[in-house]
Amino acid sequence: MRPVDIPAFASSQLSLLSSELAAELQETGLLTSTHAPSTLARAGLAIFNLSIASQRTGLGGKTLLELELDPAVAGESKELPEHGVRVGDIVGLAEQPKGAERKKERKGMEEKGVNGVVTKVQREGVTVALDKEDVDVPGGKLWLVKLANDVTYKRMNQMMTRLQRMNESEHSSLTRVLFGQSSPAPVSQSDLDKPVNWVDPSLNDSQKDAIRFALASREIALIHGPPGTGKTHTLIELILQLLKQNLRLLVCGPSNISVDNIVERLVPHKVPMVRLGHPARLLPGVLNHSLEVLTRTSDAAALVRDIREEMDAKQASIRKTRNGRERKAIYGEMKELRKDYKVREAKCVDGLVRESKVVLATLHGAGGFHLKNQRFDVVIVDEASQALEAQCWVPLLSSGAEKLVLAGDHLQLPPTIKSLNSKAAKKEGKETKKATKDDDVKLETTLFDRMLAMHGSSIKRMLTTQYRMHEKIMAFPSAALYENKLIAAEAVKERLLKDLPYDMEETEDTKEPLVFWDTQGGDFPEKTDDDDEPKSKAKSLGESKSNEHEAAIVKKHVQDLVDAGLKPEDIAIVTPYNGQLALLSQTLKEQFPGIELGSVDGFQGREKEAVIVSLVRSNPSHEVGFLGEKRRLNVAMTRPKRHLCIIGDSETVGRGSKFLKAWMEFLEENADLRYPNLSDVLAQ
Ligand SMILES: Nc1ncnc2c1ncn2[C@@H]1O[C@H](COP(=O)(O)OP(=O)(O)OP(=O)(O)O)[C@@H](O)[C@H]1O
Repeated sequence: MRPVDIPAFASSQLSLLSSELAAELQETGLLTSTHAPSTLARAGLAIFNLSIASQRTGLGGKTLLELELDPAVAGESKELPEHGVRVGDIVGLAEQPKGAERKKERKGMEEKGVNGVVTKVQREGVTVALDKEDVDVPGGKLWLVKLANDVTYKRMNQMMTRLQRMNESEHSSLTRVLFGQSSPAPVSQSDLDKPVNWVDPSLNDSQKDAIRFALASREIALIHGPPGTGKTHTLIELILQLLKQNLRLLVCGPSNISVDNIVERLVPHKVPMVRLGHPARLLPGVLNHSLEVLTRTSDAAALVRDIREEMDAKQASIRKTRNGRERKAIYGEMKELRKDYKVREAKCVDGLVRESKVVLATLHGAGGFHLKNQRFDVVIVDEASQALEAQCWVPLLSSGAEKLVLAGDHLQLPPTIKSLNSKAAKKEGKETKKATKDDDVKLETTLFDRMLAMHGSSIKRMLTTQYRMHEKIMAFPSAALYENKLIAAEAVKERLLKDLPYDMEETEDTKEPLVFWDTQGGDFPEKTDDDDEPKSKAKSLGESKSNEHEAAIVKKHVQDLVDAGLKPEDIAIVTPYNGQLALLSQTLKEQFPGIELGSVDGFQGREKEAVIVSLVRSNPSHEVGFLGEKRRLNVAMTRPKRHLCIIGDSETVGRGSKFLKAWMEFLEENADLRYPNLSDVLAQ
């Protein structure tokens, strides 16, 4: 074990984070400053024709604007056009450019616009929490544009700078273990054998082992959860057992949904817990535990409530006032109220957090002011292989915890790295090999990966029974990636589409868990999106691969499944290429409402009864690009429960890597093989 120099590690992280931020700024910054507003809207990065539906005060005294389509343009459907604005995005909001202006480069957003964070996205509206207090909210018809987000970077930078500047004497024993300056304390057999009074006795043996191990470890434990093996299920029991030992826990995940998933499952156990984070980003089922909701509803919150109401009333009056002097006066009063509000709110919040034995937040959210001066015994991170290491240091440094449990699967996709992908886009897949050649500090190396490489598998326990896939679907990933250790639970191992609890016909598809449409022979060539068009600005937004003939097979297969009785909402189509996704969405969404289409990356963590994977690549030079990443294919092939249909060219794909060759061979031997006839497919 080679100890890591902590300040050097932190400085490498800082410089990697700054190039990552630069890549992100280049991507989004380039889009927003050089593209015309109408181009941005077409790319889903801007929304036009909005107006303010309501305005109120949120946590921290922030102004929340609810935006909807302006009634003058909304027509019957009040739905917003398709867009890519998501909760957590940083956006600018300004008065809309008129007619021809929209086709020119954008102006006005910098001078007159206000910035904020999206806190809610619905079909008919978007809510934005404004960054600055007392800003003049723009009036009339508005447009909103997505801006580069540097908030999470700022927090990661803060943490890495703290780590860089710490004296050795300030390093906790956990920190020393995490940098290989000491070894984790060995876990004794007697500790592992200690009797545990299980809250859920139906846990399987590998789950119980993992919990025993995590309870017995002094500094660090990794819980490796391959797809569908009940990783979160296991964490819930672990949390309940740690609480029995009277320990205080900070539980985090990289995304809001990963955290909410845990809160929802803890609710029935009546755990004294609080969930940090803006309620608009939380699932409805966890709202009763949201810190903000509690600051509104608990007894201690009455004082805060009064003042919030007063502020909301003032805010409403600002919107009605056209007179500049009057507005100024109201802003003055608001400022005073806000000061008072913040003091009362901080007191209330501090009390609520202090009473909680379990605090839950996103990794980033664990760095907020609410946790200042709060101490925890254990940090638990779910979906840890989806998080940057610097993100994991946010709860580690803000909690003072001496023990860390990471749950994840390093064989599924790691967090997206833009500074890597921008090169990758050009080099189509060779990036991964290149990036892992030497063992310097890298952004894509997660804390989970690094711990495994540093301390070996003795700090890890793997969950082995999976509750999702038919055993034939599970067989290849188990053999190729999980040392053949996966076992399909009795309830799922032979489940087929024809056994679904609704009216299903038995057909060659519904009684078959694994289908492979092999398009070899060159009749199903891929296409680069701008192959036959000059490169325009708009095109460069989404350059990607597609395969029209493969899309036709997807359509045929979906039609056959639906004809057999399968509901479109039980079908998902995944593909690694955005170009293919766009092509498929056009054709399929209208014809099969409810069907889900997504990129492989966007589908991680999800499951469906039937999944169709379109591999796209088919070319004489056998280039496989993105498919060279086996973690991406692992995610694609482990989403289905009862039926997996792969569509691809075995000749091209099979030459891409050892893993791909083995997969194609496996499919040829084990799947229901089909060779499409081009004229039949096109006649569809
Ligand atoms: N011991 C068990 N007995 C029966 N069912 C179980 C058991 N453990 C987990 N499951 C079921 O397996 C499914 C997957 O569990 P869970 O959502 O916890 O998995 P996960 O590993 O977090 O998911 P992912 O694969 O997305 O990471 C759930 O439906 C859960 O109820």
